[in-house]
Amino acid sequence: MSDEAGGGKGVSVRLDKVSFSYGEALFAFDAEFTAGQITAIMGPSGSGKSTLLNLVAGFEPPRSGRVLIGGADVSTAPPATRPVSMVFQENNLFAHLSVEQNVGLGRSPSLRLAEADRAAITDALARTGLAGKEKRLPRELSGGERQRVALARVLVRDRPVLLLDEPFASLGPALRDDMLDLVAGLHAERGMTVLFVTHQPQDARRIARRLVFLENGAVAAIGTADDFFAGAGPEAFRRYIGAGGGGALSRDIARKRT
Ligand SMILES: Nc1ncnc2c1ncn2[C@@H]1O[C@H](COP(=O)(O)OP(=O)(O)OP(=O)(O)O)[C@@H](O)[C@H]1O
Repeated sequence: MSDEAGGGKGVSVRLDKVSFSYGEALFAFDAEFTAGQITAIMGPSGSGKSTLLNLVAGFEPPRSGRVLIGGADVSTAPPATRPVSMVFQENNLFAHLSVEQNVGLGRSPSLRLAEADRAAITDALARTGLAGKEKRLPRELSGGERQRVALARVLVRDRPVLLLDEPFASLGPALRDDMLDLVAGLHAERGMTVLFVTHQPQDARRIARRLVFLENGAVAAIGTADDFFAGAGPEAFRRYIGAGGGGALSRDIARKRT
C-alpha cells in the first residue's frame, strides 16, 4: 500500500460545510482529505461521489460553505485555476488530437511547448508504457492505453491534487491492477493528494489508506481502509460491499451525523 510517500507535495482538501443541490437531490459535505494521502471514496450509486469531486474540481459551485485546497478558499475559482488534475472513466482525451498532443495539453492549453515540455512529455509517455504510440489518435488505442494517456497528462501537469472518478472501471481485473500500480507509483514519487472514487473494494484496498463512505449526499463515515475492510465500518458499508452484518463500529471510524 502506498501512502505518505514521496516528497509530500500534496495539499489538504477540505469541504467546509458545503451544501449543493441538483434539483431535489441535496448534498451536504463536511470532510477533510489529508495532504499526500490516497483516500478512496465509496458509496451506493447516486450517493454523491462524482458530485463531491466536481465540487473540488470546480465544475459545480457550492450553494453554501467553502472548498479549501491547501488552505486557500477556491470556492469561486474556475476549474482551470485550481491545483487539481482529474481523470474520468472515459472521454478524457480529445479525439482529434494525437497521444502526444493530448499529453501536451497538460503543459500548455495552446500546445505551445518549450523543449523542457517536450522532454517531460516524452518521459511521461515512456513511464506509462506509451513510447512509440505518440502519433496515434485516441480511437487507435485500447481503453487501457487511453487511460494511460490520461495518466501521462497527470504526470506532466504535476498538480498537488489528483481526482480519480472510477478511471479504470471499464478495464479487466489484471489491467486494472496494472493501472492502480501505476497510480501508486506516481503517488509514491510525487506525494500528491488523491481522491479515488471506486465501487471496487479490492481497488480501494490496493492503493488507499483512508476511506470515506458516502450515503444520501453526505459523508456517513471516515476511517482507515483497513478498519473498514476488517468489518468495522457501518452496517450500510458492509451491505454496500456485500459483506455480512455484525461487528461493532470501530472507534477509529468516525461516523458522521447526517
Ligand atoms: N448534472 C446533473 N443534473 C441533475 N442531477 C444530477 C446531475 N449529476 C448528478 N445528478 C444527481 O445527483 C445524484 C448524485 O449523483 P452522483 O453522480 O454524484 O452520484 P455517484 O455517487 O457518483 O453515483 P455512481 O456511483 O452511480 O456514479 C444522483 O441522484 C444524480 O441523478
